[in-house]
Amino acid sequence: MHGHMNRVRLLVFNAAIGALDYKVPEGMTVEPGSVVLAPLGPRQITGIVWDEKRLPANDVPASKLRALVEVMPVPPLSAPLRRLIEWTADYYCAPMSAVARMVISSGGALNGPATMTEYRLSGGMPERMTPQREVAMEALEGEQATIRELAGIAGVSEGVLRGLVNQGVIEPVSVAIDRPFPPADPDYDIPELEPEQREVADRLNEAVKARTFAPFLLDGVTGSGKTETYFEPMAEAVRMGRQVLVLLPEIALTENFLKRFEARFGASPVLWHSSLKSTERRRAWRAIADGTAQVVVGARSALFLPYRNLGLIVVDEAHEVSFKQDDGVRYNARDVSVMRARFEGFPVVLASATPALESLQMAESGVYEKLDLHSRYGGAELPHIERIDLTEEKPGAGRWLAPRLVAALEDRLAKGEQSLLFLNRRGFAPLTLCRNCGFRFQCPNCSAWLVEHRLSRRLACHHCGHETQPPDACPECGEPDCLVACGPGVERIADEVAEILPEARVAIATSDTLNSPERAAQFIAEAESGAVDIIVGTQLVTKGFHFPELTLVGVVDADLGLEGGDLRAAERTYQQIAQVAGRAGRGAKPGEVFLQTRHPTAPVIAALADGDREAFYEAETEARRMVGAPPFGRWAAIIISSEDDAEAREAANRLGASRPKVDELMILGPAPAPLALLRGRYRYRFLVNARRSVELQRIITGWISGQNFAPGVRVGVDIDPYSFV
Ligand SMILES: Nc1ncnc2c1ncn2[C@@H]1O[C@H](COP(=O)(O)OP(=O)(O)OP(=O)(O)O)[C@@H](O)[C@H]1O
Ligand SMILES: [Zn+2]
Repeated sequence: MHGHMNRVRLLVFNAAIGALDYKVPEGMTVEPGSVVLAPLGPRQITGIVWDEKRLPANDVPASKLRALVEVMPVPPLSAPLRRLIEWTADYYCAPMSAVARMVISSGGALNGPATMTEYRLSGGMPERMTPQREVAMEALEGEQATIRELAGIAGVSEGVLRGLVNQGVIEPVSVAIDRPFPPADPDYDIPELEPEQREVADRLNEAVKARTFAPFLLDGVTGSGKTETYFEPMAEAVRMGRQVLVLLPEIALTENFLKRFEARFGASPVLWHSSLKSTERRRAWRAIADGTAQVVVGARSALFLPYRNLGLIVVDEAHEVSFKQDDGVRYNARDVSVMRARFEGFPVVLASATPALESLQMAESGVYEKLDLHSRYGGAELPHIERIDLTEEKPGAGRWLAPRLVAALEDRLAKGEQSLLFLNRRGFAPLTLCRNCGFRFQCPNCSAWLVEHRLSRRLACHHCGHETQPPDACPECGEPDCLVACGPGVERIADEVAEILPEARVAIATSDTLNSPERAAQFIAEAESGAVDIIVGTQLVTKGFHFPELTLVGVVDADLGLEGGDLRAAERTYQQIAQVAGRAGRGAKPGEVFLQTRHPTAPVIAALADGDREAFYEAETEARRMVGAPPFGRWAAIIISSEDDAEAREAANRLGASRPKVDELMILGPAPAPLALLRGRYRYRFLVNARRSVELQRIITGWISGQNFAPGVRVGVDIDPYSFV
């Protein structure tokens, strides 16, 4: 189709360099999408052969071109994937090279198959037996691993094992790093679906078989069995020999999902997330690229991998904010999933009990097909939600839980049932101040208060990670023992529970306490076994947990999310509370939910208490329509930052002075960003609001690229922002 290409254009992974042309040496074959090594000055760089017409570059005469060094032993990126890279770069105003780097996200994988050396017992005996050697040989029966791992298993030093290697008692074996993943069996254990689930699964199976683009919104109440239902089209895709991608919002906490996957498919899926070791990463990348990874379960970054043969994407908890990346390429994996499905021609399923308004709107306008699961699996009832008006039912002095909620906790404890208290604040207290002089502990790098973490005895900034030990005296006035904690975090609520119900077994569930898959698994196992009476947790516990004995949920501060006042505050509050409420009563016993609030008649709170989702979405849709917010209009944020405040301000003002004047496009700012100082950088912000008809990205790109910023100035563009700090 292409004939022999003797001149190629490369997309290289450095936005500052731009595209470069090269000569293809005699005997080398490349095609668009090939990943190649090319000389640049004294160095060699990796690049992707790109379609010339789609990537402008300086015109260099053929005689001046240098020759490519080699083609990397990986499949070329397909045309639809190249289109996706272009689309993502255009849509999110990001450099194509930055998007491409998310595709080539394992440097090691490019070098082709590799082996590593492992060791095992050879069956021979040492010339001289020592107690340590005896211990080691006994422990290593049937084991094969690296020397370091074997030393760990046997509990002896690596030196002891090296001695045994020298004597031929332990022998080296060469193993492929890229050994295949165990196959998923689509027919391993097919569940009996309820009629409603069956109908949805059949529709999705049909779409998988059709091999064409089809976007679905799977809207199912909490506990309706969305997972069991979308497992069916996944199985169908696997039967057809096609790959499946499941995106989850929080991959480190997916124990429950993995267990269910294994029960259904008889093997683990291929995992992809940021904490993979580099060998795991290259193994997964290569299996994804050669098509042998059948089912990949990953965080948002798994979306850009070079699947050879993708046939279905499922985005679970599709409303979750964590699908939006807030640095680098600021993309939304939910939306890019739909684009990928469109470019490659397969179905995509967005699953949620509380879909984003944008998604519902797409369903309403007929772009997405909506599939509903109206009732909980196994006849469980949705929980009953009640408000506690904190202005009338006051918690005791220095307390945060109202008497009615405390009574309910006591009641569940007496019955041996579980309760969950939800407060979206890590640590003990969000602010610490001096009673004597009013000094407040603030982060030196950010305009944010330091949060007290009493369990780990530190004051921490949740934005930059800065930490100090709480001092004994006020650093300002020197008064000893005068520091007071203001407001509650989960640790403080746990303390209060321990005071009121000393016999209760309390577990705190936050990203601080469940900071690894092992710890998360341990927490889930304990909660499932009934070793925990009361869980106190942040938004982490709203996601996907299924504890049948949990019958009470208390939302400690239902108003918290509304305080920030950003564009999606009401929607986020609704989603979070509906999700956490959805953890109650998933088994045989009915669930009860209390919302502590100072604004019981606020529309969000009222809609939650009345179980009237329609009312909430209707009001929210109207409010968005009025202000031209998504999905009716679009927002973009532009952040100008520098370590030097004057430099940042000057750059922002200059940009402001050259603002484009376009109909149906409004530019607010520059103004200091809500987090005016973040990680040591001063920040100024523009907010751009436009009608859908306006070519927002083209205007912003043109506006910014016309400027010459000082080297210390950074400009970040965020299209459809989720974070308004
Ligand atoms: N057809 C089925 N057969 C057996 N068990 C099922 C079936 N459908 C659902 N379940 C079980 O019901 C429980 C709830 O299902 P699941 O967690 O998938 O709900 P969900 O819709 O994802 O809820 P949420 O949105 O609240 O996370 C799980 O324990 C699941 O294993
Ligand atoms: Zn900070």
